[in-house]
Amino acid sequence: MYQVKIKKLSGYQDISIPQKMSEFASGFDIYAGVKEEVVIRKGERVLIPTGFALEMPVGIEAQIRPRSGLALKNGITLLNTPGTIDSDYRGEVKVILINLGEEDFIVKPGDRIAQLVFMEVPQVKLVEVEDITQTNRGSGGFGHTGK
Ligand SMILES: O=c1ccn([C@H]2C[C@H](O)[C@@H](COP(=O)(O)OP(=O)(O)OP(=O)(O)O)O2)c(=O)[nH]1
Ligand SMILES: [Mg+2]
Repeated sequence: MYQVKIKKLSGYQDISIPQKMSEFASGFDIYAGVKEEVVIRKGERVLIPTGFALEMPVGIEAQIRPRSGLALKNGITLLNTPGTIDSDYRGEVKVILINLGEEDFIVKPGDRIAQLVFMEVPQVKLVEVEDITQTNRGSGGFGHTGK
């Protein structure tokens, strides 16, 4: 069990910190920190504040992922899914929503718009070399094995 610190930012006392909706949910649902309704017109993208900042242990990142219900019912997803929250980021977590649906979508204060999933990230050192080993696949990719 990792401990992640979360700070509610000033001016957002009405907005809940992210919450798990079931005991073993992967994600903590993120509440929109908008002060009033925001309309996302079809095809538009909008940066939504959340009202919190995180302090994660080194080796942990947070991902922001879409909610499938909003995706299926409204065509609402994250433009940069999964959004990456770096372990050393101390700013407000924000969510880039995009409306891929047919109709305008309204975000109301406190709506659950996305979910926060914490992941272990191995600490890696890149070692630059002249040669890398051969494999059967080689440079085949991007569907080279067929459908
Ligand atoms: O959906 C997102 C994605 C990123 N961030 C914040 C946290 C993250 O640590 C920082 C940088 O994100 P990223 O590395 O994806 O963006 P960048 O374009 O590479 O920005 P930077 O040059 O600041 O790293 O922005 C968010 O709040 N929400
Ligand atoms: Mg970056």
